[in-house]
Amino acid sequence: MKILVSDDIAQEGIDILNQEYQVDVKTKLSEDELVEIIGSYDALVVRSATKVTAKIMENSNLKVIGRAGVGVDNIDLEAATKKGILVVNAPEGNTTAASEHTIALLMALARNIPEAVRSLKNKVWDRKRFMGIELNGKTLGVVGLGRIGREVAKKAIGLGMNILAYDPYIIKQQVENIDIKVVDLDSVLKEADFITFHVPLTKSTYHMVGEKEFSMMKDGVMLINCARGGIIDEEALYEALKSGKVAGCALDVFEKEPPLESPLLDLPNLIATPHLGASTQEAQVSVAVDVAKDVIRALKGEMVKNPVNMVHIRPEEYSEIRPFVDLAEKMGSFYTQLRNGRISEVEMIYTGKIERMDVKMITTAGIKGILSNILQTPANLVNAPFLARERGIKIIEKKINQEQDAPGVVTMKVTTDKGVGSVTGTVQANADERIVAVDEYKIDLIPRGNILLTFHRDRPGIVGKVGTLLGKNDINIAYMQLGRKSYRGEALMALGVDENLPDDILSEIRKIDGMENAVLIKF
Ligand SMILES: NC(=O)c1ccc[n+]([C@@H]2O[C@H](COP(=O)([O-])OP(=O)(O)OC[C@H]3O[C@@H](n4cnc5c(N)ncnc54)[C@H](O)[C@@H]3O)[C@@H](O)[C@H]2O)c1
Ligand SMILES: O=C(O)CC[C@@H](O)C(=O)O
Repeated sequence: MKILVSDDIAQEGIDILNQEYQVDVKTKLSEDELVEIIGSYDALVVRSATKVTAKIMENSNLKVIGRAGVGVDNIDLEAATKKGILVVNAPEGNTTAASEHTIALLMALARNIPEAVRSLKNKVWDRKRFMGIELNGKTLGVVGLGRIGREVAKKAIGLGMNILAYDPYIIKQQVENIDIKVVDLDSVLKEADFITFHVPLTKSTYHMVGEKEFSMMKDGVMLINCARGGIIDEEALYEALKSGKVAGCALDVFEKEPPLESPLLDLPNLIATPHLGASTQEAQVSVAVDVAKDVIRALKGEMVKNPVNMVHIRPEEYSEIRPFVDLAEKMGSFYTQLRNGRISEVEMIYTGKIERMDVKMITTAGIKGILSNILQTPANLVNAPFLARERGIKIIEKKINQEQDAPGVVTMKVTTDKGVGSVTGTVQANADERIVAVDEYKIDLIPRGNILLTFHRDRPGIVGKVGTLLGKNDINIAYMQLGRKSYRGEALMALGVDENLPDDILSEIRKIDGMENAVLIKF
């Protein structure tokens, strides 16, 4: 396995990667240069400088892209997901650094520090021009109450500020121990003396502050954006700073980085740093180490800690869920080897102890199993929901409440243009996977090796004829299971066979009188 590191990350992260795999560090590559070399790598590790485009991913064999930091707006997530490339990030390591930088910018704004420094270095002793304002008692608007927003709020409370915050997605418990008032965006805009932004750049946050929002703000408001360029409309900001409506603004991030052509840089009431929010030694070591560990986990097929485009399971739950993930994938594969038809819906029904867990990954594994037999594109836990959606397959998850310790049972009900069928499985002690029903037939199959399934009429002689045919062709039967709907009615037989079953023998089995269908399932 080979890993390409295409931005500067801390050596501590590279050392971790190097202990397991070959690592090449090649920075400042153009898109075309990356396209040219990416084919020989299994993993790519970036910070924010490398733009990981669909073109770069298109002909790559990448299994994972690691982002040493929080924001993944430099990675085309849709293209990665479509291609089944797992994206992981390191969201925790730079929270302190970014929140401290925000507070530094807040103070620099309030006390005119950059301009005062510049003036004195130009040998001018001007104390009148740089009269500041105090933070104590002022209102800070915090837009986005995630990791960094909350940390900024706590630090600002320590400075005696009152906090008004806006985050429509916040969970109450996350902020109940912080002395802040959560309000709507308009209230933040109208009432705050300072406003700081800590949201990701998304369709809903792009230009969330423009001409209209500036007009709602207090005269002389001060703004800080240490999150992402594009959240504040830079043209409107230029006008608001020029007119004095906004007395001062501190930007660490810009719509286009580096912003060397931006007229904003010429304004004296604009403070700017070159995307330094995460640039502390501590944060850089932390994010590089975190992302390196996750990239290795991904390459080894282990559960990662910080997936961006795949469902996340807490490590404590993963060991319990894992056997069901494997089982569901086999059930999906079992189903599409057994039946065909245009699938319109897959319903995953959970009962017993599994019902109390986060089953999203099990559902995704079931879909992966289903798609693995019908699509050219290899399905995995990253792209399976996307591929299913693309094919118009509706996925339903249902949990049925049962007594506390009933064994976990998963039923996969598949609707196609040819009807509805199902397969049911469970996991016994020691992670022993079993398929326990196909449609209404109760069976007990270990999903392993080759299994011959026959659908036939329950009548004397059929089982013997199949056995004789297999014996004549030197095919050993490992075990046999029988199920029937009624006496002499429709029946199912499952035979575990030790050898492969050639197509001509399968055709002969299908010709046996009373036989409706015979299918070889391979695991
Ligand atoms: N300047 C830097 O170097 C630097 C360093 C680290 C992080 N960042 C950036 O800081 C931002 C915050 O990072 P984080 O780690 O706190 O992320 P986070 O995911 O923990 O928090 C983001 C918060 O924004 C909220 N949010 C999303 N859409 C919103 C909307 N439309 N309106 C209001 N709130 C909304 C979410 O509910 C969430 O609580 C990100 O943009 C990240 O890329 C910048
Ligand atoms: O890599 C950096 O220095 C910036 C990282 C920061 O913007 C982030 O989103 O984590």
